Amino acid sequence: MSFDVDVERRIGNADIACRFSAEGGLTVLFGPSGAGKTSTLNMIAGLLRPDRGRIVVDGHILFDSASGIDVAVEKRRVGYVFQDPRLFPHKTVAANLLYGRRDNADTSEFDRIIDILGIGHLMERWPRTLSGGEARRVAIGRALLSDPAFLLLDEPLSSLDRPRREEIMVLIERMRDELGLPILMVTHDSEEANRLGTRTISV
Ligand SMILES: Nc1ncnc2c1ncn2[C@@H]1O[C@H](COP(=O)(O)OP(=O)(O)OP(=O)(O)O)[C@@H](O)[C@H]1O
Repeated sequence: MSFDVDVERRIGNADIACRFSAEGGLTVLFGPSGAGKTSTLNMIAGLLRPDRGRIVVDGHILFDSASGIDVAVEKRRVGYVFQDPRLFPHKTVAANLLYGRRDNADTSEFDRIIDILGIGHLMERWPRTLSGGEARRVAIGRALLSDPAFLLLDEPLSSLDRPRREEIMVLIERMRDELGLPILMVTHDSEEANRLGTRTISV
């Protein structure tokens, strides 16, 4: 249950540099807009190649510029919840959830995740009919059902009203405490960082 990250990347005029080691629980990447939080998540996910550095999750080297290792995004087993939910608009909630689910996944795990997320009643709905909080929960479910080795959450509480925010916070606390996956979450809200983070890394 650990992240060991040391990456650098130039994007446009910005020099992004992020370095941290974190054991277990939920690690918050905290910092102002434009500091490079999303870019760091993208580098860990394999969507953005660092100019230099090393990314190790749970002892698995995902990227190492010194030895030329760069594991393909689909082999990194990352559950990535983007800032906007990015559900497939032409697929029902059930089809969105089943997308990317591994073939030998057992149904009890599916049921458990649906239960934790409280989205069983939404299965036949289309993404455009979901509220912001519901869409966010489905996006989290889709990420969890892909059997990830770790989770990346990019501002999972942004643009939600207070009751919906509270709902998703409780959910993230349950994921942190019950799933046993390393979680890296981006926020620029100190209340979220204090409540959810096992530790906070300032970017
Ligand atoms: N495609 C791009 N072209 C040029 N500059 C970019 C590009 N993508 C990101 N940047 C710059 O890289 C820096 C880091 O952006 P990034 O989105 O990682 O920051 P962030 O900390 O996640 O910000 P926010 O909290 O606003 O989402 C910013 O200065 C941004 O303007």
